Amino acid sequence: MNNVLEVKQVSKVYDGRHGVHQLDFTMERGEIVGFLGPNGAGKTTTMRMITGYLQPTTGSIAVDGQSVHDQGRTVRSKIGYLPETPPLYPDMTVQSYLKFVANLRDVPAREIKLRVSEMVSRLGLQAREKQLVRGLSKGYKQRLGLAGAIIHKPDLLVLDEPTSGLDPNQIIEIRDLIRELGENHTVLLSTHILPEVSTLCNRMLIINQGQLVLDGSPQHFGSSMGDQFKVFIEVKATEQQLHNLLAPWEKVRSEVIEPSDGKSSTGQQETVRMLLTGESPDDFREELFYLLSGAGLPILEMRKENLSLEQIFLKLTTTETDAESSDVNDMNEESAVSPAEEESK
Ligand SMILES: Nc1ncnc2c1ncn2[C@@H]1O[C@H](COP(=O)(O)OP(=O)(O)OP(=O)(O)O)[C@@H](O)[C@H]1O
Repeated sequence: MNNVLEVKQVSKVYDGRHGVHQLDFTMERGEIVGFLGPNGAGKTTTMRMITGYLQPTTGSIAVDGQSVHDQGRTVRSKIGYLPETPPLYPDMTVQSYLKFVANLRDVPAREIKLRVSEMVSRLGLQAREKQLVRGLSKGYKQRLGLAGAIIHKPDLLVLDEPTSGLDPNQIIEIRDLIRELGENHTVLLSTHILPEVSTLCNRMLIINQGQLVLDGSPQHFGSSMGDQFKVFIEVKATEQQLHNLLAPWEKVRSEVIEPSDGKSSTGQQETVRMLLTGESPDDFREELFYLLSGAGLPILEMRKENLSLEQIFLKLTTTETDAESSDVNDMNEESAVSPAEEESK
């Protein structure tokens, strides 16, 4: 069995209301899983139950096959937890804080010194070892929180919104660190930021109103969740030729997205760029290929249009009435950062 985490039919009831309802998922060794959901969806509740800080009302959770409830102490030694606000002590130095956490997490006394210096260099804290925690920037506090979360070499790392409140540069640094940590740990990471999931995670779980509404890879869902199949094409043809060919095709609607102006970007002949939308999710690319090639119209480009993560998220977590609410905008407020991040890669 290669499951690091097993969450079985877990519910948490607060004051007669479900904070989390019949949650069921497993995580395999080596996965980096993004845990997404709007405010109040149940992310923190789930993470607190996994880490043993909160007791499920019903259901069971096991880490490496051991019950969080029955073997709490053993299981906690297998988990590294970074809560949204790491519990740092402002009057300790970086070094003394790490020693303190190492003791707390039962790192053998003879290994503590080495483990602390390992964490200091791994998390880039060298220049700040003797500094008081209160004087650290938010980004360095987060590094220190991460160092404390992995100092006992846990199998499973649970990170609650690790980049929340950081500035764009700090976000990039912390993400790089998480990516590195993901090479040796299994990571469950909650976030409000959708691009974070596509850059860091190979799987995402979306939770809404306490229930799991999606489990799979971000890429896979982008391509399979649409109600309609959409294809972008660029064809060497005139608009009139394409209209004559495509207008009778009842199951596909076509729309020119860059009207031909009689000139060509590539050569002598005109090219037309179109978006074709099928009335169902069925793939019509092969039919389209034969239709165009049969008419002697060369396809310069053909590409399936995927749903963006934002569209998936909206689809799964909003109802008709609140579809225009701004939650998803909050989730993208960091998108201005993405180009910088791209550049920095
Ligand atoms: N201690 C508590 N007592 C009562 N209700 C609670 C408590 N903690 C959480 N809840 C409720 O349980 C639900 C899930 O909350 P939770 O904090 O787990 O959501 P979340 O997804 O982490 O949200 P956020 O993104 O805002 O942190 C919410 O409706 C919340 O109001």
